[in-house]
Amino acid sequence: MKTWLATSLGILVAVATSYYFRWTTPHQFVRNFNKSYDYIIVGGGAAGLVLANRLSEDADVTVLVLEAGNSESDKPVYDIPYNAPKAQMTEADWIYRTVPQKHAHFGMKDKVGIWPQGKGLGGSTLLNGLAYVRGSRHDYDAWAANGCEGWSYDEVLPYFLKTEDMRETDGFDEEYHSRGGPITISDTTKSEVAQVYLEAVEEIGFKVHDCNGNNGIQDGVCRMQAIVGGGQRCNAARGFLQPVLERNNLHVAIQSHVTKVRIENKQAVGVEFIQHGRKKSVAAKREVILSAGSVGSAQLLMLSGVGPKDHLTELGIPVVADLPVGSTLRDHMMFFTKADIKKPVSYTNAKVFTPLNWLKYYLFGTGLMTSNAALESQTFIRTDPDSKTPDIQLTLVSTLEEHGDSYGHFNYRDEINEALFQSIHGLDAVPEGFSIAVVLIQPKSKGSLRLASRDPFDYPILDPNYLADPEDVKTYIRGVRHVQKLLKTEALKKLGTTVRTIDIPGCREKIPDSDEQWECFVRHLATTIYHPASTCKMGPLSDPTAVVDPQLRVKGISGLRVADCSVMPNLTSGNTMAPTFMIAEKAADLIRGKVTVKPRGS
Ligand SMILES: Cc1cc2nc3c(=O)[nH]c(=O)nc-3n(C[C@H](O)[C@H](O)[C@H](O)COP(=O)(O)OP(=O)(O)OC[C@H]3O[C@@H](n4cnc5c(N)ncnc54)[C@H](O)[C@@H]3O)c2cc1C
Repeated sequence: MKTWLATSLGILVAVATSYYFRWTTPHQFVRNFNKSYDYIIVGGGAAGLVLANRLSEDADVTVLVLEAGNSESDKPVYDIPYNAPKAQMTEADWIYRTVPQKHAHFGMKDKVGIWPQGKGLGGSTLLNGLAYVRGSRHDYDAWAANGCEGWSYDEVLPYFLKTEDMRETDGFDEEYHSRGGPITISDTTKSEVAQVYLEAVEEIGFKVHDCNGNNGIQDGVCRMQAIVGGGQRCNAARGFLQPVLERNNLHVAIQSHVTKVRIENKQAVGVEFIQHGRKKSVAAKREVILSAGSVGSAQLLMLSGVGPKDHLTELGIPVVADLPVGSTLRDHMMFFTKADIKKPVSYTNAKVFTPLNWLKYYLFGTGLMTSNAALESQTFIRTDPDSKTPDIQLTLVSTLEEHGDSYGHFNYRDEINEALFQSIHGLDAVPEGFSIAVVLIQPKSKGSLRLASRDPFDYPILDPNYLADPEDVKTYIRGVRHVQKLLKTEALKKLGTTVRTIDIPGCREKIPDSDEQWECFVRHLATTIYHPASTCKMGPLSDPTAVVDPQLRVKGISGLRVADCSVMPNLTSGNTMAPTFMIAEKAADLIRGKVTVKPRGS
């Protein structure tokens, strides 16, 4: 009776607050457009909404955002940080697929990987893992050294700070954080697993520090910083759009799929799009800015005649500019190692989704549901001593149930699923334990994105070409050996830790624990960690692999920029959301022709 009452109360509060938390109503989105706008932003994702906010600060310009998806703000269930994996494979996800992989995905059906990417206002920040990671000083210094003037670590750091509203006071490198920006960042580390894990990493010689501080030197282990404010996901729409949606000079349209940038005499003059089944077009007085993500921006450029000449000609698309769009696709991969623990201190759904935790979440923004999917710590290591920067990131996931919500998304073959997850899902009592995601952060393998057809609604051909470079596998194996050391520490013994062995068809005949067997596991099981980048690479005009210049202008076309994750010259060391916010903050200054941040040290 008591449980029933508590559950009913929890549900009542949940329903009431879900209406309270809605911050948009359908009439706030435009269906009748001006003939022209100063700036047209294509894509209302992480980058697009930063630009919408910053460009519309100037009251004398008009700004339009066109987003293909919906306003997802009426689905507060996805704002629960613990629910992050549940938002995948929903209406808020494009659900792309890779082509069959030659060197990886041996455990997936037809060797095809599923690629979630966010669709709707907020883009991938609607469904991402919320981890806030900036990358290393070396990443940006290398961009600058390779001709991207203005993009060194010291020059971009103020733009990271501009986005941020750091809510914590302890354990952070204060000098490298700021308060008052649109995106709230909190420490979401909660479980005893995480506390002990930090000790374990220290035991093998790494220091606990703030991986987003320390002058951009990441090496070491840190607690999880996540885009969580008041216990809720602070997606890009909540942080950047909600506070400015009433501005008269800002129009935002949803369900508006842009099909082409209109380019006349090498000048972008507007866009065509389909809204609610009707073809429409608007003109740009100043610029069109593509922020449609690493897939969308590259696809749109090619549909508009900007791309590799041979490919466009083959599809009958008139070539406006012959540029290597989609030719340098890169992505990070993750591979899970797992351990069971005797002490019942990890997350399980039964412990997280209790009536009390629902109440705590909705009433106070506290409790276990505010953990971002049990992602609790990041470790950055150099497995290659000659590397200038970490090459492996270890993400602690303090549960064995993470696949309960997302294992179907990995597209593993049935017999692989059975071998990996039966012990979790076939038992009544879910085992206690944790996973460590080994992430390859400096992949050498490079893939491509190409159009499947001239139809803008056809998904492009996505070939990340994972693990094509044998060096990537070697790095992976060194990363796994590092985890093995970690799992043997005295600290982790306190939890009664035992390593879970992998036993999957296809790798059973290899010598147990040999490098050959680990290679087999990695080639079967490693999957995307959802960071496609570099499809519209930034570089100096002299760089034949670059699509945009360091001002993010598409080479040879005026009035057209790309500002999102796709412009990264190389993947940053870690998750890509924070760097994308930074890119868009800086892009806004480049477009407005003013510097809104104080240089470092001034
Ligand atoms: C499942 C998942 C988990 C992730 N976890 C993390 C994490 O924990 N931490 C982290 O740092 N990063 C994470 N990322 C990556 C991070 O979210 C992205 O790098 C970042 O959001 C990229 O921003 P963007 O602006 O380039 O693209 P997006 O945020 O994806 O936005 C692109 C927008 O453009 C829209 N669009 C596309 N085509 C068109 C078109 N033709 N017309 C109109 N609109 C269009 C899309 O619908 C989308 O809203 C994750 C990503 C995913 C998918």
